[in-house]
Amino acid sequence: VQTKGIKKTLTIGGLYATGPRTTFQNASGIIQTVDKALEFINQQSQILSAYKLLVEWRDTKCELGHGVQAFFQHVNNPPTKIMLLGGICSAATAPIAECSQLLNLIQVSYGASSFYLSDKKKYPLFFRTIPSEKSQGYSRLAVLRYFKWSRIAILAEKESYYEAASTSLEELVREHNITIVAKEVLNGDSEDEDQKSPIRTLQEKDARVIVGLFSEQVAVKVFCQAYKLGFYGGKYVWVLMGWYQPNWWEAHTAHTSKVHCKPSHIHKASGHYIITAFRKIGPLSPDIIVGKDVHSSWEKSVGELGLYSSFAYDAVLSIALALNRSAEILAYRNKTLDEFNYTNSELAQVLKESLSNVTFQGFTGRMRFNKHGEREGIIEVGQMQGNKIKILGNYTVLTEELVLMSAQFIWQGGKIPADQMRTVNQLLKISRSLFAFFCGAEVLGIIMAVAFLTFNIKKSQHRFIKMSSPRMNNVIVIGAILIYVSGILLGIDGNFVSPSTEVIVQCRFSTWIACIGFTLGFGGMFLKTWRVHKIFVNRTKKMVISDYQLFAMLALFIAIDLLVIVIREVIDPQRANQHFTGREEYDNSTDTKYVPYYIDCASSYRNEWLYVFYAYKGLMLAFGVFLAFETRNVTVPALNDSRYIGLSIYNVVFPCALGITVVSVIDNAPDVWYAVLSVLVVFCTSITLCFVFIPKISTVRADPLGQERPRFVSSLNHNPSASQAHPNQKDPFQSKAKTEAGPKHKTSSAPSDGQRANSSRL
Ligand SMILES: NCCCC(=O)O
Repeated sequence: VQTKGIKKTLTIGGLYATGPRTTFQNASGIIQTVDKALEFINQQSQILSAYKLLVEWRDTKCELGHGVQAFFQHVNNPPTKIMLLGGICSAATAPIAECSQLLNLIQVSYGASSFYLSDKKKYPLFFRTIPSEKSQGYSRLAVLRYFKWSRIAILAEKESYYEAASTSLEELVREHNITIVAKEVLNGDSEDEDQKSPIRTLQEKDARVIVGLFSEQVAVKVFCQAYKLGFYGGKYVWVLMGWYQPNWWEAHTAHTSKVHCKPSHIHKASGHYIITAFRKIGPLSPDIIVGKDVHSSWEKSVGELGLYSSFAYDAVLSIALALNRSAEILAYRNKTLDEFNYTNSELAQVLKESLSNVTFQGFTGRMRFNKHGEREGIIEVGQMQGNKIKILGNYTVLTEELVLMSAQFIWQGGKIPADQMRTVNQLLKISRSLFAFFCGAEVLGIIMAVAFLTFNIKKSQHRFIKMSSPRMNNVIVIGAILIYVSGILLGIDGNFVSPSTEVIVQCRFSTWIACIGFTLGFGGMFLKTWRVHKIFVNRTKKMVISDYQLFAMLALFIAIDLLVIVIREVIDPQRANQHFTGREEYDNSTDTKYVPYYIDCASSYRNEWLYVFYAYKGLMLAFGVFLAFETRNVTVPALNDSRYIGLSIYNVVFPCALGITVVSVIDNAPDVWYAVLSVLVVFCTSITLCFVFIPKISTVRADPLGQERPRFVSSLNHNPSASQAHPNQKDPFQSKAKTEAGPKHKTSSAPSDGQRANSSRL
């Protein structure tokens, strides 16, 4: 398409920006870069040989109004621009891209990275060599996941670029089960005090990992407040934008003096923050630029040309290659590039198609646009170390691969900050000394019970003991021992065993043993009283109940216990349940939150089963109360324990009712409930045993040979005629009951031999 060495000029509408919003890139660096790229292209005989590329520049000042003005200046002033190059800020680029497509102008930006420019319906002719903010979002997510931070806060500037970034990041992290504990919006124009509340909110929410989506001007205010509120140090880590200028904390002295912070305070508060940034320089030289050391000399010049110069260079190369390809296509149609005008949609489509297919090795890496005109580049991950950002890895958007040199990250305190205070679930245990105390008391109780048992067996032939149902007394002692044992098991908790064993020992064994112990203890006591009652209560129909019958009754009681226990364990077994108390304790020195819990015996119908046990045992106690009342006037000490039964029931029911109430109210303190239940076990069991045995021991001690005749005086309320019976009066033991072998004593005040024989069985 070359016409005898005379090259036609194709003019590109260039958009750069100056002013306070472009601290990340100086305009002159972009212009110099583009000049270099044009110089290279225009020297090439293979690329656009018939054309000379030229760029005319307009300043958008990174603002919507100036951007629109720059665009109008481009299109209203000749020559016709074949494409637009730029801009660098989304705020100015977006309105231009919205209008430029209506004039069939392809726009290739080298710096506008906003999320919303990805909308291809709104911006169909918009391309960019810089990856979009969306890629940044993916890389931030990858970093968060890499460091296992699942609890973050987002602080975004009140500006459409940052708000769009914040919204997309929020959606992204939520999809990956990362909790956003706070999402705050910062008004970039507001003064000092307005920036306080977001930091306070972060403090209140205990945010540790904060993604900061704001400009460096706002960063100065944010970190000043963070410094003042002490929201900095090893516990916190910020993930910030990657385009802040070097030493940005020193570059806004007007702001810093207003907020009364020194640059060093701001630098300190931002700490070892992490950045994600577009990779500016690829590993290789561009494949369309031949020559040695191109790559290294470019690396050197990027320092002065600015961070976005590589993207600008690659944008110019992309435009040139697209124009070159389009010229070839148009040649087949007998058309040329210089025929382009703002109404020529056919040519615009050719240009768009050509640009979409451009691919080459650029300064920023492999250059190609996806079907949306977007660059899926590589995102660098770095960390502020000293006064500089050190690049420590990268994220490839296409492969979703993050490579980090994690060992080279620096963390204040030497370890990766946790995303929240370390939470330790703390198993509440019974204090060992308390356990030792009550265990000791219960062992002493068992020793006492064994002593009573020994006494009862040894003295079983003593007249007084013989008359007091020694076998039933043995049963009472065994019941008491079981209650003591259940008390010991009650203290076997996390100090000694695992929760699963604890539930077996504490919830099952202890309950079962206590249940059987209660039945043996009180059952034994009540049954022997029942025998007295049967004898004394109805003199017309005298009944003598043998020990075997009593044991059969006892077996029935135990069978009921076992039945209830087995049914419960089959249909509603107890399991260990972690019961959290709702309290929290903090240890700031170790940055740990302790959440106390205890192991609870849980089952689906726990209360219902308790009611069943209470009802059954309550009936037994009521039976005992009834018998004690009925036999209250049987004044044969050896026969009748009614007074002691009454006292025992009193000493069991009232303390237990009180204790169980206390335990159910204070269920968050194992020491308290253990102490209360242990006191009940030790007190109730010991006092009941003593009531049963101490009178017997004192009687035997007073009359070691058992020669004293027991008095047979009874007065039963059911039979007034029988009340105050005289010893010589015919008494209930003169029954037709079968006589058992036993000591026979002759005494005028004692029952007859037959009576004595019966009494010996009682
Ligand atoms: N890429 C830095 C500038 C951000 C923007 O306005 O697109």
